[in-house]
Amino acid sequence: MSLSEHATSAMDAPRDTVLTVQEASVRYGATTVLKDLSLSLNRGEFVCVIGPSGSGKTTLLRLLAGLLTPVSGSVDFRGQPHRAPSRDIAIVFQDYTNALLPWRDAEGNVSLALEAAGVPRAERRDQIHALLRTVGLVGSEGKFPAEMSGGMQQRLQIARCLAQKPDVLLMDEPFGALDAMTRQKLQDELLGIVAESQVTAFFVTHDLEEAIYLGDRIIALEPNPGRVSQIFDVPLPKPRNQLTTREMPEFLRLRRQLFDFIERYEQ
Ligand SMILES: Nc1ncnc2c1ncn2[C@@H]1O[C@H](COP(=O)(O)OP(=O)(O)OP(=O)(O)O)[C@@H](O)[C@H]1O
Repeated sequence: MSLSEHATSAMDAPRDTVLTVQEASVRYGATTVLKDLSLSLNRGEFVCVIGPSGSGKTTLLRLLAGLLTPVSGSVDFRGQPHRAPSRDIAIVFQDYTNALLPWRDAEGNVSLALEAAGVPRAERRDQIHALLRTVGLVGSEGKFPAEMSGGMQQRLQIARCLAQKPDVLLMDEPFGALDAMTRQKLQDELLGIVAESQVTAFFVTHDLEEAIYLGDRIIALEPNPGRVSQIFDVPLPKPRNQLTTREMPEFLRLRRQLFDFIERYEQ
């Protein structure tokens, strides 16, 4: 699908569209960081965002989170103007250390989100255990963040976000600080979670292969000012496999296209 067709579909707002950005511009002081950006995210879709440093990836995520207001254009969430953070949109940060409460164990960290949602105490325990099972943390319920590896802490942060039962999961380089093996394991777990929960995933990454492996679509931002340069559809079959998917001709073709795109900005 071409960029113009995507822009059109954002304007038409099909029924399963969860978040729609229309011609939005964002400024920090006198600097325009995002300009006339249009984008739509559909229910259950996995959208990755790539682009050179400073192209506005995090700013776009903050706009979708309702943490920023555009100076022009609009953002709609489930068909309504989106002007403030919502419990139905959860954010997973790269820096899991600061995202977790160090004085609460794994159970306690997940419980926090359930407490905030008003889930009665009697129901919390079962939900906490189900969430910890989903992210592969059975047996670590009583561990404190400082007693967990980076991968485990990031799993816990994801569990806490899932406890909100969000419609949208915004992720800002969530696996950037993890080693390669842990990263691949978490990529597969995340794909499983998104497929099962039908949450809409929006995933910022510097890792072009990660974007292809995870995404249904990849949005490439270009800088000065930040705007959508290209949208790549990823027609790779699911479930994906760390070995076979990465060897597919389509994967390699997209990899080449994304590297060619990013190389333009790396002189
Ligand atoms: N709070 C802020 N005040 C002023 N300028 C900002 C602020 N946050 C970001 N910027 C600027 O906005 C532009 C886009 O920043 P942003 O962090 O969204 O880019 P990015 O693509 O996520 O970058 P990176 O890949 O390096 O994380 C950059 O030029 C940055 O310097």
